[in-house]
Amino acid sequence: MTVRFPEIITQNSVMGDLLQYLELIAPSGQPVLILGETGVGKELFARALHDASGRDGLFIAVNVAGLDDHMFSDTLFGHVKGTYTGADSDREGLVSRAAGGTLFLDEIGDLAEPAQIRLLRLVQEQEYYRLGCDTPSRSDARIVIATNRDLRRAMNDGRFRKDLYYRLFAHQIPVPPLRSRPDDIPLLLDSFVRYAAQSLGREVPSYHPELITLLGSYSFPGNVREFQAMVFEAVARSGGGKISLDLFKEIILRERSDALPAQGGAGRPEVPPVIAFSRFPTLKEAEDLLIAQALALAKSNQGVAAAMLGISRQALNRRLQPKDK
Ligand SMILES: Nc1ncnc2c1ncn2[C@@H]1O[C@H](COP(=O)(O)OP(=O)(O)OP(=O)(O)O)[C@@H](O)[C@H]1O
Repeated sequence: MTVRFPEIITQNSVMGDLLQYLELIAPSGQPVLILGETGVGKELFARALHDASGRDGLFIAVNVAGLDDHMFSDTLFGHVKGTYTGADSDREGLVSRAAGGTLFLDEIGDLAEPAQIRLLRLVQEQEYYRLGCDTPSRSDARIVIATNRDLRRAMNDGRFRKDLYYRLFAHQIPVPPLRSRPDDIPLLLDSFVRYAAQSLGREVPSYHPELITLLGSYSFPGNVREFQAMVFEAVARSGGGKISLDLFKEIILRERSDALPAQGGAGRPEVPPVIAFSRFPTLKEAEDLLIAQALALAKSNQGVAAAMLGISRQALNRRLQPKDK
C-alpha cells in the first residue's frame, strides 16, 4: 500500500512502479489506457488517476461492452430532441457531464468501427457531435480506457483501428494479474477479512497461517474481485470463529471445478475432475484421485497438497510411494 494511493493495497514492486507512473501522468489530462485481466483493479487505477489529477469535475465510469454505434453515441455524446423516436428532449451525454473530470470507458475491446472513429476524434481533438446535431461540441473530459483484451492482436487482426491504438499507446498501465504477485496476498487477505467482518458486524476472525501458502498456489482467474468474494464467503460461513483451512480449501476446489471444462474443452485439462467414476469407487481409488487432484491444484507442491488434504507432508509422501503387491 502506498501512502499516495491508500485504496490500492499492494507491496509488489511492479505495482509500485505503475503507481509512480500513474502519479507522474495524472496531471497531464492525456488519455490513458489501462490493460489487465478481469477483476485486476483497472477501475480502481482509473479512480486513483482521477484523484491524483487535481481535476475537480466528476469521475464517470461507463461499460461500453456490447454498445452498438448508436447506443455508444447516445450514451457518450447525447442527442437533440426529435432525433429519433423516443428522443423527447435534448439530452446531455456523459462526455459533457465529465467535463473538467474523467470519463472511464470500460471494456473497449469490441467497440464497433464507427464508434472507434468517434472515440479517436474525441481523444485527439476533444470534439464530438451530439446525435442529430451538425455543430461539434467540445469537452475537456480526460478519457481513460480499459480492456482485458489484447489490443495489439485486435489491431493486427484488423478489429481495432491502428490510429486509435497508437493514440492510446503513449500512456499505458498494464496491471499484472494477482497470480503473478503472490506477495500481495497477505495484505489483501488481512484487509478483506477486516472489511468482511465489519460488514457482517462481527469480530475480525483469525485464520490458519497455512492459508497464505494455499492461496499462493491458486491461479485466481477472477483476480482480486474473486479473492474478495472468496474471503467474504469464508468469513460469513466461519460463523464468527477462526477461518478454517478446510473451509477455504472447499471454496477453492469449488471455484476450480467451476472453471473446468465440462468435457474435453479448453480450460484447465491438467486438473483431473473429482468425480470420474462410472461405478462407485473403492476407498483407495477415491483417495488416489483426491491426491492427484490436490497435487494438480497445488502445481505439484507436496506441502501445499498435503495442507489441502489435511494430512502431514510425510503422510502424503508415504501414500505416494509405490507399494509392493
Ligand atoms: N490492489 C487492490 N487493493 C484493494 N482492492 C482491490 C485491488 N485491486 C482490485 N481491488 C478490488 O477488486 C474489485 C475489482 O476491481 P476493479 O473493478 O477495479 O477491477 P477491473 O479490472 O476494473 O475489473 P473488470 O475488468 O471486470 O471491469 C474491486 O472491488 C476493487 O476495489
